[in-house]
Amino acid sequence: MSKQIAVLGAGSWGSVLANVLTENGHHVTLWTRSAEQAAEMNTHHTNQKYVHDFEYESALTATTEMAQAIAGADMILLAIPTKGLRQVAHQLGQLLATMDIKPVITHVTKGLEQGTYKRPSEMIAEELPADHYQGITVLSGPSHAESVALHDMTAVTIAANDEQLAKDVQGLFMNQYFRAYTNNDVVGVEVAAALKNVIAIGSGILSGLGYKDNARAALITRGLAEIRRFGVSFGANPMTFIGLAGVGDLVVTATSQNSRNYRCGFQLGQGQSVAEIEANMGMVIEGLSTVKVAHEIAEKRHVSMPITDAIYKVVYEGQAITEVVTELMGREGTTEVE
Ligand SMILES: NC(=O)C1=CN([C@@H]2O[C@H](COP(=O)(O)OP(=O)(O)OC[C@H]3O[C@@H](n4cnc5c(N)ncnc54)[C@H](OP(=O)(O)O)[C@@H]3O)[C@@H](O)[C@H]2O)C=CC1
Ligand SMILES: O=C(CO)COP(=O)(O)O
Repeated sequence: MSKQIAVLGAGSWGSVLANVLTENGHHVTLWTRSAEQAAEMNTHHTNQKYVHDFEYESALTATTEMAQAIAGADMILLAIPTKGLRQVAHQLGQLLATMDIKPVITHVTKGLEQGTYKRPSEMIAEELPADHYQGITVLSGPSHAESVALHDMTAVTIAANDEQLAKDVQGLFMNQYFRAYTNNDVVGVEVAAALKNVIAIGSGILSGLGYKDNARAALITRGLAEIRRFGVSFGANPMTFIGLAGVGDLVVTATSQNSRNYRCGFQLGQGQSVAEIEANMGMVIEGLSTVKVAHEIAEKRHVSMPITDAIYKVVYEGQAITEVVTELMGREGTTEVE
């Protein structure tokens, strides 16, 4: 059945997911803070700043008025990077409190909040009035926007504490090229989503330095081990980390030129500075801030995360990459399976 959906955030992922939902026959309104971007979408059905040379469904409309976007919404999809999420959720919360709707909230944010160490669903829950939405679901997994736009076969996870809510959202997204599974481990899915970006930066660094397949496979495997350790320390289900939100997303992000985090790492490995890379990317590189949060949390909770710590030293302490790699490989021998 056709639903009314608002997508908040018209970057690469928000705009492409809005297109998937429109293709699936839903009435979708995309909210952006940029009047030019809204006009471009409504007139030319393009979003050149974020997704080049792609024509969106003509039925997809955009607006800069959030109240207009969410009017009558059955689902509101938040597609905002971690840094802006609380602000947008706050704005949404104020509107929801005055409107006669009770939508499902879904988010796709892959990060952890600086300072508070909160996961995206926790930030959203803090900003929305409790009785004005049905619940929060998380869409995650190996899914580059550029590939989804081209209808590459894609499988994602929809996580929620409430199984029926996850099933409802699953039904909105499923089609011939986009397959969604449900998962009740919100903590595991959000932790995996945030931390894979850090390991993807590490994978890019190794490629930028000229390391090959063995190095990448070792980094991905040991990176997954520390992501799992981190997640399990928060009560996550270890099985989540061998699923789509875990190993699936880690593989796609740590091996693809489509990944902003991998590309950032590659350029670091080639000698560029973080400031230069961020200035040229024009899109969010979530792993750069997540590495700081993850490093701080791991230190407080005594979770061993040698790869994350190494990337932290490169990004925040300016330590020479080659020195960091030598330190990582020179650690005392240990067992693989804990
Ligand atoms: N791109 C992808 O393939 C995937 C991305 N994700 C995750 O989805 C989230 C969004 O990423 P993505 O779409 O790629 O990011 P982009 O950098 O492509 O776009 C970010 C969007 O968020 C908007 N935005 C940022 N801050 C604010 C704010 N304070 N208020 C209003 N709008 C804001 C930007 O608006 P403006 O243009 O005005 O700055 C822009 O529309 C990230 O957490 C990312 O990790 C998850 C899976 C796949
Ligand atoms: O999360 C993603 C793919 O699943 C996107 O990764 P990047 O942000 O590194 O491009």
